[in-house]
Amino acid sequence: MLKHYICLIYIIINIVEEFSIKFCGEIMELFNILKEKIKEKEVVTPKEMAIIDDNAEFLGIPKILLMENAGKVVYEEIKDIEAEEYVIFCGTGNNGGDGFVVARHLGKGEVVLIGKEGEIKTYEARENFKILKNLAEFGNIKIREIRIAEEVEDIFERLKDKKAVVVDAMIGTGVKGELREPFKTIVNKINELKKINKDLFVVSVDVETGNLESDLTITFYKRKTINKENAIVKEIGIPKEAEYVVGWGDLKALRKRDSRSHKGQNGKVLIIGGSRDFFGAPILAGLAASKIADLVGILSVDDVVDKLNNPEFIMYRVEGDYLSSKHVDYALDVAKKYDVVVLGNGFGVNDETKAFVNEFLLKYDKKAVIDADAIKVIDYNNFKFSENYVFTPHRKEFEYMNIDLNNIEEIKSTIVLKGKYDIIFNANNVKINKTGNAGLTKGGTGDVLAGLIGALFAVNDAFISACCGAFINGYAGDLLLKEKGYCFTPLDLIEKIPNVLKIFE
Ligand SMILES: NC(=O)C1=CN([C@@H]2O[C@H](COP(=O)(O)OP(=O)(O)OC[C@H]3O[C@@H](n4cnc5c(N)ncnc54)[C@H](O)[C@@H]3O)[C@@H](O)[C@H]2O)[C@@H](O)CC1
Ligand SMILES: [K+]
Repeated sequence: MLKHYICLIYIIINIVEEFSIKFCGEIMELFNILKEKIKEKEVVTPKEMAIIDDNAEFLGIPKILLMENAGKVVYEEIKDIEAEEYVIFCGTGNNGGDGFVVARHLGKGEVVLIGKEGEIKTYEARENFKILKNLAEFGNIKIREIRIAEEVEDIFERLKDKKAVVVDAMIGTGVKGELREPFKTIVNKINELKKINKDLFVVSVDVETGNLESDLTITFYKRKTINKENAIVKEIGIPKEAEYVVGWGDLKALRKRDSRSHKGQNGKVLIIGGSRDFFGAPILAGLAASKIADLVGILSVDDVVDKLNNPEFIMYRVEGDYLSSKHVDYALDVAKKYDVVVLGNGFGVNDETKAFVNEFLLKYDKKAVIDADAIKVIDYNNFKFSENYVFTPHRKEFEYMNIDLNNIEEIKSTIVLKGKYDIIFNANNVKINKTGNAGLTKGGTGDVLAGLIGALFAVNDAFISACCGAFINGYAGDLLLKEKGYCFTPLDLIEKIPNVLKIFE
């Protein structure tokens, strides 16, 4: 008997898998349509490039390989330049790492590390510095570690009247704020040198450091917003998928929790949800949000408020069985105290909730995550898809939204279409998230996702919050699948959120 029972379960799981593979086929079709409709970015910000770099690694491409390729393509560009001297200025980040690789391929010249070896930030840069030190003992590569610009006065003297190549591997996409010393003085010195020595050729790696007047910049994969006109783009082995797949690079780009912050600075989330029929949904969303946000409020009807005596939440009660028009003003007033509202979990679908959602959104002008029943009751005719909204539909809700993919530029809101793969898109971006498994189709996991995205959205922008929410939710589900098989609950999922954040912090 048991045997038959087990094989029956096996057959059912196969059917689900079969269906989901078929459905996933349609997901990939939709994904490809979106990739066509949403113009690919020609130019990326340094922050976007850092996410692409990290997600290339998430897809299995080691950074040290990319660094090797980067150094090689820069070397290829300068190897035929006639020069008596080569000076490679290197920072302590991966831009400097590229410089070490350039020096190795050149096989000659002076490497000036601006900082101490112990301050080199990453494994891949450290490894390349070690190789240089091994070579420096025997070959004609010289290495110098400096703290202040005066230590390279002799080099600037020498370069006054020499045919020379200067490589700027000081700072790349990791630049933050105004250029600090000693980089500032070094950049000014090189710019002055260029004025008196016409035989000085300055090459910047990836990005010009500060206002360095490089003769040539070789930038990797895509032009950066901060590149100068004369930058040329070179491939270094980063696949396009690194720009389309959600990975740990997105998580690394989230606003970091500020340890010195006081209550509320790390996000305040108001869950507006629940009804006489469903009281669990807003609680799941609230519990998920409270794993990340400082302050979580729940605005709901009597039944939910009476059932909930959880000290973690600030409760706001409205009379009645469902949210309705008469509650809109009060909800708008409470929402003023929060960064983001999560709307719809457990609302129920009826005229009352329909009236509440449409009237509330008409007057509410801040951030909102719109989930579940709220998605189902919005009147989408001439609906303004504000950039302040993140929608989290599953397939049927997505169909109900009836998004016109031919007018994708109108869709300023971010949409998370949940499925075997989640597709996250808006007018300017599209990404696909592969974390997660069939265990996540249970009721309640959508409420967890909505609360999670709400907490991230409180202090980050919509698209990265949606991508990271989908990734974290799915990854938590994957950890649970390993531990418990498919039988994990939404509460298990919520408890796993901190573990996922810890893995990728
Ligand atoms: N991440 C990757 O996968 C790859 C990165 N590559 C290179 O790595 C670079 C990015 O490396 P990182 O993210 O490590 O950062 P960077 O090496 O661009 O810069 C970070 C370093 O510069 C310092 N710095 C930042 N802003 C400064 C300022 N305003 N004044 C003074 N110092 C400042 C930082 O303290 C840090 O030491 C890219 O531009 C590219 O050249 C390449 O190796 C290709 C692969
Ligand atoms: K540079």
